[in-house]
Amino acid sequence: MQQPLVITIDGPAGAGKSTLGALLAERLGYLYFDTGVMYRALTLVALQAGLDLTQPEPLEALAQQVLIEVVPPTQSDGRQYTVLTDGQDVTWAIRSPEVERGVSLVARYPAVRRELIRQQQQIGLRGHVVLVGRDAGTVVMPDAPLKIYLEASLDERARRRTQERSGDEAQPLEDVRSAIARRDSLDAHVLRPAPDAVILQNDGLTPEDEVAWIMDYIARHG
Ligand SMILES: Nc1ncnc2c1ncn2[C@@H]1O[C@H](COP(=O)(O)OP(=O)(O)OP(=O)(O)O)[C@@H](O)[C@H]1O
Ligand SMILES: Nc1ccn([C@@H]2O[C@H](COP(=O)(O)O)[C@@H](O)[C@H]2O)c(=O)n1
Repeated sequence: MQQPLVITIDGPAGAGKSTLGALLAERLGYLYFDTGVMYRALTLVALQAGLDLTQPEPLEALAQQVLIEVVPPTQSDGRQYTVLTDGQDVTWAIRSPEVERGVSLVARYPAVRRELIRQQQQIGLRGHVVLVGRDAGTVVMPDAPLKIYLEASLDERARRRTQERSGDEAQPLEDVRSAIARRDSLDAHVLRPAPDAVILQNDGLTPEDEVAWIMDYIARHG
């Protein structure tokens, strides 16, 4: 396989998509774009505006109005990128528990998805991009030459997330596990591998193992 111009990485919450996506993009010199950021940013703006997340129409209108930008990091505080909504830095705010609870509800509305997918496709069509999400390979970029579907067991995903969150953010493993399971269930409507996706189960693998595996896959399918 020639170096694919678009690589998609999909899979459930906490499977390691962002970690792998960023590492792979860096290795290839590609743009890394996490589509989940857009759903999170829209959810945050909706919560800030006091919208009821069970009512689709105002959210659909908001999706058309709000300017969501993802730009290279503007601060050295561990961020992979900076996220702006109408010019305001919301990079860390979109990771809050409130957003985490609401985002999968917002992402279920078809008109919201249509608008955000349209914007994601504009980024994907530029090429030289690793696009990460739930439907990047099935809907956003169905013609991508390399599609990866990342899987990890629920226990492993909960363990990783619990390890990641320490100090003020620490949560019991069982709570983290339930929150991930809830998101899996709400996301089930989009969560499936593309028919031509490569399925990578990563329990017991490191992100570096995965990158090596993918680079080898690209070389072997030349
Ligand atoms: N083999 C692995 N591949 C990727 N991530 C791993 C791996 N092993 C451990 N991790 C860790 O798992 C955690 C979750 O990874 P990450 O945030 O990339 O998941 P995600 O799929 O993007 O999640 P979400 O959909 O919730 O944004 C991170 O702390 C990451 O360092
Ligand atoms: N292509 C996508 C990406 C994300 N979502 C929804 O957003 C939530 C947050 O995504 P993260 O990857 O940042 O965890 C996710 O749980 C989905 O509800 C989506 O629908 N499609």
